[in-house]
Amino acid sequence: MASSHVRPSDQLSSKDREYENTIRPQTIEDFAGQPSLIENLRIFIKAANLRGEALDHVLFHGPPGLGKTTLSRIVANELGTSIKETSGPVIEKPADLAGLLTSLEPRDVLFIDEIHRLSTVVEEYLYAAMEDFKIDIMIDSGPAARSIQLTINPFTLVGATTRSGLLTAPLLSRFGIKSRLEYYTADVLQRILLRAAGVLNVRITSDAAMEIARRSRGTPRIANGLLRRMRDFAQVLGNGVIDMAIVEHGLRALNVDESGLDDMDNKILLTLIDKFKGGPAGISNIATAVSEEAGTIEEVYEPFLIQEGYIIRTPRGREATEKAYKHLGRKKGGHSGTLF
Ligand SMILES: Nc1ncnc2c1ncn2[C@@H]1O[C@H](COP(=O)(O)OP(=O)(O)OP(=O)(O)O)[C@@H](O)[C@H]1O
Ligand SMILES: [Mg+2]
Repeated sequence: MASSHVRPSDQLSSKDREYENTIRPQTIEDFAGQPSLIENLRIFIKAANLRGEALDHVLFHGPPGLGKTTLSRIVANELGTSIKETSGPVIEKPADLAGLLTSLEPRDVLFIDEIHRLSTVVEEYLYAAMEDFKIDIMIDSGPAARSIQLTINPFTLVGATTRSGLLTAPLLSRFGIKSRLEYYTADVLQRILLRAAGVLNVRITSDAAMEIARRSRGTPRIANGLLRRMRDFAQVLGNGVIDMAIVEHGLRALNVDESGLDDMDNKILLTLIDKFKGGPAGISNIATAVSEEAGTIEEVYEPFLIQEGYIIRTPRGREATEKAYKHLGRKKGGHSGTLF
């Protein structure tokens, strides 16, 4: 089901993006949750503002849809500077990066999304820029070609990634501030939904918001996506108000899992239970069975399944818990059902 599937931002349609931008919080006050991250960030930004310096380079990492892009824009906003946005795969060669770097005003933010996808040459080129605000550029061509060193304005690199495990040690070490985004509790998601409904001018009851929150896999993107669909149900089938009856009907119609797990979550659990007798199974065996990259399972899916107590990590591999069996209506030690 599309709306309950964790889609990373590079798989969103332009309409989805427009919707996200409409309800995206612009200030640190409007950003809900992630308390320790926010508390630290406030201090670092305030200190940088007081000294009139560029903020240290920041890395935001964590699963899709938890607010990395949102926070990056908030950082620039709170610094009172501009943000230039790009992404790892878009920067093909050092010259592309040089163009961006030389266009930055003092204290500006350069946001590189999917920073784990930078090519090696571009990444190495970035080191001196991050460290000393210096870059080498080539002038002239042919026999007269030579490189000169250029000083650029002090800036803040904000990198975002869902796959921090793929970052090299030299790149990681150049970020002074590394923040991991965590899944949101239902309470916080409820607040996010109520705020988004306010921005969109739709009415929603607080129990309805809570029900959507509970079934959104701890992820604001999913919660907001469901809100959008519930608005349709409310408008067509009801009187425009998203209440409990609308949500119950809508979530059933969209096939949204009772616990908010998505297709891949369920596939992983089913595989573990039916194919590997509940485990322990190695991550690469699970990955092969569900046709997904092991690293993606480890960094995008597994953290939520572990946090919610569906699987546990043992020295011998992953094991399905009682809760997973129950969720899928399977009996531990019983006959395995049909796969998928
Ligand atoms: N803490 C928050 N408070 C309110 N809304 C939030 C919060 N975090 C995220 N959102 C909303 O969730 C949506 C997705 O957030 P965002 O685009 O920042 O995720 P992301 O981590 O960058 O995802 P990806 O890894 O796929 O790029 C946006 O519409 C944003 O407004
Ligand atoms: Mg993003």
